Amino acid sequence: MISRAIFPNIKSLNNTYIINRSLKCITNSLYISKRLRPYINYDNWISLQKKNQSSLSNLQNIKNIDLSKFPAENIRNFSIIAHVDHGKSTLADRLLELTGTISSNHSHQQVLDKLNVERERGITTCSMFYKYKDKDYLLNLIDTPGHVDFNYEVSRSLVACQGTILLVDASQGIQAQTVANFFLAFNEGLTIIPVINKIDLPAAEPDRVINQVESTFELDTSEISLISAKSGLGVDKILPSVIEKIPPPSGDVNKPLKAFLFDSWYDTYVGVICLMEIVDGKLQKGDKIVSAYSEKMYEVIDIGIMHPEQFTTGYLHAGQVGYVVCSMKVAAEAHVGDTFYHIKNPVDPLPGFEPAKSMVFAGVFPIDTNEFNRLDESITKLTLNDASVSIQRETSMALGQGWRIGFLGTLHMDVFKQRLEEEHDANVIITQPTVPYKIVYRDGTAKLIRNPTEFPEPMELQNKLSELQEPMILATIILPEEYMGSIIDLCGSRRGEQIEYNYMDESRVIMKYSIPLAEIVTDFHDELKSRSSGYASFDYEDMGYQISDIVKMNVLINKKPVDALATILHRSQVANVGREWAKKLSEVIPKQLYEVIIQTTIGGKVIARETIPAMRKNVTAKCYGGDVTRNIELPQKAFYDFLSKGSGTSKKK
Ligand SMILES: Nc1nc2c(ncn2[C@@H]2O[C@H](COP(=O)(O)OP(=O)(O)OP(=O)(O)O)[C@@H](O)[C@H]2O)c(=O)[nH]1
Repeated sequence: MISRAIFPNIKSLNNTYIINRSLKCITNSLYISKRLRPYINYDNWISLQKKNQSSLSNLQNIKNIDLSKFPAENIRNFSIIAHVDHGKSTLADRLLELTGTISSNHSHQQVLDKLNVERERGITTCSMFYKYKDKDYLLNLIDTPGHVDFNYEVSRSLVACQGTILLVDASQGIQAQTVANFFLAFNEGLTIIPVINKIDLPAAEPDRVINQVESTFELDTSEISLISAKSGLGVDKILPSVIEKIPPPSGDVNKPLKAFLFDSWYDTYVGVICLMEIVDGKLQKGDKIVSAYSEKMYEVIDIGIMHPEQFTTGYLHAGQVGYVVCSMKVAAEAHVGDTFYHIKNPVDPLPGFEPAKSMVFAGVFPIDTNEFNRLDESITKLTLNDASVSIQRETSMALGQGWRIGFLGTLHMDVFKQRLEEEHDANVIITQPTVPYKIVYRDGTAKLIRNPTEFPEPMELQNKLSELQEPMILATIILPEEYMGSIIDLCGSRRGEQIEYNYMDESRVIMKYSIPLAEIVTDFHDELKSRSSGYASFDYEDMGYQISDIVKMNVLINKKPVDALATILHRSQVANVGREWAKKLSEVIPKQLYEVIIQTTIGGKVIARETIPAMRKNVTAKCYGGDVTRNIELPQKAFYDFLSKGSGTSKKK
């Protein structure tokens, strides 16, 4: 699949850096799934392409292409949605090859595949030219990120399409992300074309999967395509069905400009590059446009299509999708879902826009405090293009200077950590992830708590508190029936409430649970996989806030609270977690010359206590006068051991 770098920009807002939305690809170059090439039966595939030669407008011809020859009725904007690994990238490659947009010869194998994890979530658009029944078509394939953390981005890129290919693996059948993506597309009113992939696999059960598609989505499967994206089998049927089934965009070129931004990235040479769908009107080089969200004005410097890289056309008109380089200096100003209009012709923005929302927060601290400045530079660079990360400086008594970073979800956080370590050679401590809790006061005001240290002690809330709330998610879990018991136990232990369950076929079950977000940000996914031998799939969507009996637990070492270890828990978890943490800390803190007392407390009430006896009984202890309140230097290593191995699994009841 093609992929592209997004190097974020930073906007300083008081002391907070809000980094613009959209963690996507890291490479700024063409990526073609090299891992697939050796398996393709090239003879068949190339002969299939040759058959299509007459219908191709290949790269050489693009110089003669005049976009004005593509009115809306000759345009189709579509995407491919699928569960992870069901073959989305492979199919996209085949379609690009089939239309001559990329060549299928082996020279494309040398690919800049710098960072796998990053590549996975690129939103990439590519325009293809295709002749069908003697008519030339402009087909815009809009790729979507493949992970639950990026649901908002997926939904916005779907808005730029009129239809989508719902790709399902013939051996695995419908999985949780298939369901989540289906509903995102369904809610946007898109035409959905189901396609069954991997029919070459010995374990393929296309009939069974067709039944699942019918019963789960009530889609018409009478003309369903059965394909092998790997060998190319059946792929030539896809584009004709895209043209016949998906409606053309309905925009009007004579109306005032309405341009919809669904992706952006930062290019060191030209600045911010936006991907936009021109919903109505026409946009051309030199035009002055305004963001409906920020009301900032920009001048269009370059405009064109992605084919697969930027190809300047000088304009785009209603229904077309392409890139726009304007005088936008920082990617933080490119808000996914924003609408742009001509400066003299304001229009109503398209609905559904939401500013970036971090849902998982963690403290990041250098292990070696001398590394702070270097790490600060690395974090700034890394987040330059990531609008969905929020950063705030944080000072911890225990861990020194660091940052409080907000992510879209845990995968997003893992990617960030991995990049920091791999690309910037950083050694960091990342504190236990936490979610934003809400305090609603009696006077009607509300405060979001993103860091447990900000959570008021019970005394401070007296006579002021109306209610405490925590963020909830609606989880979709699909699994073979035999694992149901174990997964129901798991969801129960994470304060989950079953909303419904249904059989998708005689042996597979789809369950819906409402679960507090805090319960899935640590090890829920790993636990789900291990309890179901890898067969359960999981996806979730935001369910807003719900009243909850949450409390802040402090950890005291020799009576002094350790700020970096404060955590917010549901009251039902306090006894267990309190005991567990005290015990684990007593295992990772080395013996001192004096006694070390570890306590976990809630509002001054001790939940658990552990004592690490002094190293040896000698006069030294006496010299210190047995002062248990003395401040011990908790070694960084102890923190590291505790935070990286210790606290993650501890929220289980
Ligand atoms: N046998 C077989 N394997 C396939 C087929 N299509 C894709 N694959 C394999 O399935 C794996 C995943 O394919 P991708 O195209 O990367 O899937 P994806 O949906 O883009 O995955 P993500 O990018 O991780 O979301 C790769 O190992 C492919 O070689 C197919 O038709 N038959």
